Amino acid sequence: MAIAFKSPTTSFFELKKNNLETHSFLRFSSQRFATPARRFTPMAAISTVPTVGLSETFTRLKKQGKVAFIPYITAGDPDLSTTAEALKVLDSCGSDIIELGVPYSDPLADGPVIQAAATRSLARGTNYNAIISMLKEVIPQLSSPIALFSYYNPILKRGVEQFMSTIKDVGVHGLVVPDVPLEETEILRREASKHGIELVLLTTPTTPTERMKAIVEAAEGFVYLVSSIGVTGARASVSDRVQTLLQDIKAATTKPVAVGFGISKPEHVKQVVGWGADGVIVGSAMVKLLNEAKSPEEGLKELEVFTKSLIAALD
Ligand SMILES: O=P(O)(O)OC[C@@H](O)[C@@H](O)c1c[nH]c2ccccc12
Repeated sequence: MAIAFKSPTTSFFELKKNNLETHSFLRFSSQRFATPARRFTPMAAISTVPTVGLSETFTRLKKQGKVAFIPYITAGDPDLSTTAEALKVLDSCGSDIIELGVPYSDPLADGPVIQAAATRSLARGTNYNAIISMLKEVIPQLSSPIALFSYYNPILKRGVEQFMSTIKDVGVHGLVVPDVPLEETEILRREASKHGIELVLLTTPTTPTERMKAIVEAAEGFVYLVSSIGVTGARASVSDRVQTLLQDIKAATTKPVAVGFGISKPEHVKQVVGWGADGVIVGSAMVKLLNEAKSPEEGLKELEVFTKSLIAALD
């Protein structure tokens, strides 16, 4: 039953589930306009601001000497209208890119928190079309770009071209697909680039150097550095190996590098920023908070406070 998100290969990592071994990796993107203070942009001011993609977001932040804050939530948990509100809250708090997960029945790279979120969401009847309709309405109200996160199967089911064209039409900027080995990303990359979608790729602590170089070469938007072996989920501390991994990646590319997996506290954020990351990704801690709140309204309030505390740790 144990799933070890072991190492990346391609824009990816190796996953082991029972005896099943899957290569995976992925990623996404987007951007938003800087306000002088960047954080805590009033929502009313946001809707008229054109959203830009992931790479451009990082370019802007770099010029400002800032690090990107990238929260992840699962679509449809607890329900899609709360997801819509959560996207607005994350945006107005000053997130720079938002990663939105499409729920899937066999999320191999996910730990218990995100797996359970996907199960709840699917049990409620969340489906791709409903997520797309929600995004069509909400994305114009956001200044941060959306990077959609999806396992490969839901993409294949729609057809890669159709999928890219639909997500582009509703304003998605980036895509993270964790279970496609680099060698098999050709079609995804071609269709993504045809539709102006940035395909984020992942590298892990066990990715061999030559493979890491191939991944960073192909990555768009940013390089996703998975901080530790295993699956998603909050951890007590962030491995200090991340510092060396960041140095190795930065020796191979000038593309921005965002670190995710296990980051759940302001101290973790400070540590990763101190090691030179260009972005910090926080998923399970956000998902857990929304799920454990007494009501969706309460969850949104807690999400705001938590997000602000993590963003404050970036400076
Ligand atoms: O949940 P964490 O440990 O904070 O990690 C980020 C993560 O949630 C998000 O990027 C993500 C969700 N599911 C994934 C699967 C693979 C890689 C990354 C992800």
